Amino acid sequence: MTSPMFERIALVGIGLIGSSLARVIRREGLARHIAIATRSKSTLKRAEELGLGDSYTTEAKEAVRDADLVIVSVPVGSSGEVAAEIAPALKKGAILTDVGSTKASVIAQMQPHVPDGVHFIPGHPLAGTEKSGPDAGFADLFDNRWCIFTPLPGTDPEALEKLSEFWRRCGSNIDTMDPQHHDMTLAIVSHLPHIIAYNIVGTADDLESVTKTEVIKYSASGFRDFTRLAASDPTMWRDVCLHNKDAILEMLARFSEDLASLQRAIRWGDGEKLFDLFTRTRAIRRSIIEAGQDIDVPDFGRQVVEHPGAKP
Ligand SMILES: NC(=O)C1=CN([C@@H]2O[C@H](COP(=O)(O)OP(=O)(O)OC[C@H]3O[C@@H](n4cnc5c(N)ncnc54)[C@H](O)[C@@H]3O)[C@@H](O)[C@H]2O)C=CC1
Ligand SMILES: O=C(O)C(=O)Cc1ccc(O)cc1
Repeated sequence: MTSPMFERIALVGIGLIGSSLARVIRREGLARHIAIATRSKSTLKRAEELGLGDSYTTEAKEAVRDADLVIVSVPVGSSGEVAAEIAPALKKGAILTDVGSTKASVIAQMQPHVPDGVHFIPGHPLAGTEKSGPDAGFADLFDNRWCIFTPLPGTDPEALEKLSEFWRRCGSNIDTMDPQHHDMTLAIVSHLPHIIAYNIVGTADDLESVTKTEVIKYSASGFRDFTRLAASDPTMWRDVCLHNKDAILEMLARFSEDLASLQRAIRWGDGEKLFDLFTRTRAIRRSIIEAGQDIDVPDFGRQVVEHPGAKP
């Protein structure tokens, strides 16, 4: 067996993402020791029952002591308090990273606490589901998905390469970009779809009770797709909305304008406009399929669609 990439990896937060990491780290032999920390005793107990790590603690600073790689996988609004808690215990030369869905805010919260000699490299695996908690994770989650880094100026290239290699061995493809670009891009491809889903399901929920029963009974697959996204973790998505506020508001403004224009086309019977838009959007779907990126996460179980040759 090849020697592990890291002697000790500390996972702070052991929900969907942390537990998926624990599973793939174990499967690929990427660490000699997996130290798990989470705030809630019941979550920690469950992680232990599942055998996700080698040591378990509710004290994040205990887990990160002597760790060569520390991965923070908590809701983005908790990044700052976690960084403050672990900072004094971080080893010189350690790599500190995160998996948060927003980047500028996470950097602003964490960076002030990072001691000299620790390599802080913010990251975001574009892989997930609507589920949360340690039972929801699975080792294949990151397979053929992007992991984006938003390195800070002056980042040690060796540390960046080591972290990139770690994520490649977890199955991911790597990209780097600046945090503002990340937040704007993710606002449209990830954050808005979730907000729209929460909104449409909320609208259905506000309907009169007879209609609401029918919404559930006759829910067509389009509506059901929205309910999957709208079942995503409320804490996580509250934090995403609050911590990527500017980019989300910018995208929502554009979205609302376009929706108003669509509404107008329907009102005035402008079939040509509707047909042109629907033709344009259909082409986007085709491009996604051609790029091998249509990894569907249908409700009621996962079905990963394989695309031969999809890796770049
Ligand atoms: N769920 C998804 O599909 C994806 C989530 N992300 C990001 O990953 C991060 C984690 O998300 P999930 O694993 O889905 O959430 P989750 O809700 O499944 O797990 C969160 C974990 O953090 C722990 N936690 C919360 N506050 C803490 C604190 N102050 N100290 C220590 N532990 C704390 C919880 O006990 C739990 O173990 C979030 O920042 C999210 O934006 C990134 C990609 C995909
Ligand atoms: O469940 C889905 O469809 C997702 O889009 C999962 C997801 C949620 C948040 C992220 O930052 C990245 C991926």
